[in-house]
Amino acid sequence: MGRKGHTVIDVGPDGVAIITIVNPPVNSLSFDVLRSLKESFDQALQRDDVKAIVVTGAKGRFSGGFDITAFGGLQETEERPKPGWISVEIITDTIEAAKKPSVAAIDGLALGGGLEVAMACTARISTPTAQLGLPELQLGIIPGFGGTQRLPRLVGLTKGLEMILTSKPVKGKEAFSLGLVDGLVSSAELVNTARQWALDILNYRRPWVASLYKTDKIEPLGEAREILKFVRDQTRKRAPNLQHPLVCIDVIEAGIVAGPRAGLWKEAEAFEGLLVSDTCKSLVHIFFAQRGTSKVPGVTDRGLVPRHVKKVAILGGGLMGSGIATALILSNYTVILKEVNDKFLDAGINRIKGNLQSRVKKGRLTQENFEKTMSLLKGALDYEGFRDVDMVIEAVIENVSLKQQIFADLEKYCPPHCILASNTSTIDLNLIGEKTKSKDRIIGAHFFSPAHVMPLLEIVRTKQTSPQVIVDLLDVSKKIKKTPVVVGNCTGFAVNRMFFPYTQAALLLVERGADVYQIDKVITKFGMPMGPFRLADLVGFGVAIATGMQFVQNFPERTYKSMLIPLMQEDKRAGETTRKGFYLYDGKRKASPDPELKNYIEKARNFAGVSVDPKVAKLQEKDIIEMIFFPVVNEACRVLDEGIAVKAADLDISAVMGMGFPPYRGGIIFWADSLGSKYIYSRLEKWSELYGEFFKPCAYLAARAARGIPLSASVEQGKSRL
Ligand SMILES: C[C@H](O)CC(=O)SCCNC(=O)CCNC(=O)[C@H](O)C(C)(C)COP(=O)(O)OP(=O)(O)OC[C@H]1O[C@@H](n2cnc3c(N)ncnc32)[C@H](O)[C@@H]1OP(=O)(O)O
Repeated sequence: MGRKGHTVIDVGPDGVAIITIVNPPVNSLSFDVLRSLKESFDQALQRDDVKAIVVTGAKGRFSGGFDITAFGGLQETEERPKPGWISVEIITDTIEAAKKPSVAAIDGLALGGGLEVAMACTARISTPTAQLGLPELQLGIIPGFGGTQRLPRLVGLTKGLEMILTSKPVKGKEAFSLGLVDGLVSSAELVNTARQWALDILNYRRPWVASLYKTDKIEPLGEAREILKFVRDQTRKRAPNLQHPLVCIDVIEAGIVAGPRAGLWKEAEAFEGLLVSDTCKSLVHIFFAQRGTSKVPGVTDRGLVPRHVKKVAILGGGLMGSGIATALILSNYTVILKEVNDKFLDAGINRIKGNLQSRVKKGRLTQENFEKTMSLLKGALDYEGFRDVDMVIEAVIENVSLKQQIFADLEKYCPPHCILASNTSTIDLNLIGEKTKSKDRIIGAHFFSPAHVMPLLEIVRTKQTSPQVIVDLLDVSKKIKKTPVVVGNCTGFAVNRMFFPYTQAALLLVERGADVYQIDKVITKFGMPMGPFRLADLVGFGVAIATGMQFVQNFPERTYKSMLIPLMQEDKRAGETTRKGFYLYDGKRKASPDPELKNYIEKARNFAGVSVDPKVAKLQEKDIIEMIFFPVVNEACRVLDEGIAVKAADLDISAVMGMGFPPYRGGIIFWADSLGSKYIYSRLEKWSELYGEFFKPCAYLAARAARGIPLSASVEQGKSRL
């Protein structure tokens, strides 16, 4: 294998050596780069013509941190470098201990290991917009090049903990006010300023500081312990399933109690352990899976260039339409919102205003930008303004004939290049476009509610959708900061279809004696934001029944037909909006169990002709989790088998971003593979004997179990071994 990146050393006539990290696209620190960094430093330290050093990154990016692609190698390899080789030997004993001053010149980003290298330098200069942070916890590890020790010493314990535990970077400007960087300059002046700064240190005109031994920002021991205790308690509450944030706090504490050098060694040891943890493997999988969703074979590998979408029209100013409009104007698209009358139009525009105002309140949007953003929005009651739009997103109620009419109208009024998208969550796109001749530009843009907040965009293509239109929508998705997944056309597409059995399995268990509230509790403990019943309340029973019907019609053999929700709906309990569903809700949306629920369950049981099964009534947590999620896995397998999703990792991202499946479990298929296809198959097979077709493992799952192949192996891999 070729070398992965290197550093370049260039010594100027002023005696300053500029060491540049070169490893596109983000100048990550591979082992090759780190080795080369050490060599360059050693060289600079030995050469008599070098008096001082500047470290920087090529092409306006300091460094995106340790090379995440190297994690896998480290997890498996026999010949790992010995602990502390990088953090003690290179970063501390070579860079920080150097007898010549070094200045980090930071542009673009200094993240993770990148910032850790910079913190070991004698000083840091940055541009005002550079991003500086330690996001390692997001990957299931802790900062491993001394960041747990140096950051708190530079910015204080409270701020250091906050930055590390939230993984959130700060901009150069804030970094300067925190003391993380020593000077701010523009990109153009960066290296020259850093050069001069290094010479000034050499000439005692500026302080020579080793961050590791700074003490002025660290709180006294007693106070520090209190802060650590508070943060530890908070972390335990916020992320009860995660170990590594607590390990991180321990490592920071060790440095404060026993000194920074001891802290460094403890960090190195903890880092090694966490690197092989399931959490780290899962989160690294999610990192790459997320970046992989926009690579679609046969579409994004054709060299197509996305067309420039400037003006977008949205039909329907309801919850979805207004959320989508909000997302678009926030990213500078000009938007026309069309409604059927003034009343609905005003309501839609007010909703959008409200969405933006809540950003202003949270300090995420200035008043000035609020006005500017709102000015991108125009209301309309007819199609006049549609003559120059580049894309339309239809977001009206789920009614086939209405949508058909709308698409026929759109074809008349919109220019021929215009993308015709529908935000339907269930209706077949072929049906929607049936009355048009524009089938190649019809596409699904399925947003999740609230559309301006949820990070996923399901892009649904039919057999006729042109690759150009898909590429265009992928580009829009990137601009509005959504993670796209491109899926095929079917009932429920990927996300809703996969997760339909989630509620169904729960209903089946409850009819056989399991407790509604225990199920929700167990599923929340597993890591979902809410259990299936709390979710049904949130979505509302009207929607739940309507989508349920779609599944009953399309997949009758495996739909569990429970009357529980319809029975409650009949009694005017329709979920959270009616303050009564599976839970009772007070004015503040707080949910509490309802003792009356058992009456409905009893009735539903009679309808279904089932009785309480003592085994189901006493299920262990593990059984509840498996009986609810294995049917989801089973459906995900069908989605893969039918080619609805391109690859398993896309379903992992769909589950995490569309349904809140815990990312630290790596997504639905990744999690399933950690348990094994054989095991899942045997469990489903057994339950299908006991409780019926609903649990019947599909052919894809069966074939993989028989061969012991992971579910994530591509369809071709699965077939070629049959
Ligand atoms: C010991 C140390 O403490 C441990 C560490 O340092 S762990 C690493 C810490 N660093 C991080 O977590 C940063 C991760 N990266 C990011 O957040 C973002 O990629 C970024 C902000 C740097 C850039 O974002 P953006 O410009 O949107 O580009 P993005 O598409 O994400 O990345 C560009 C490419 O660089 C790759 N990349 C980004 N950071 C990388 C890294 N640290 N290692 C290896 N590859 C990386 C991405 O996988 C992507 O590859 P692709 O083009 O093949 O899909």
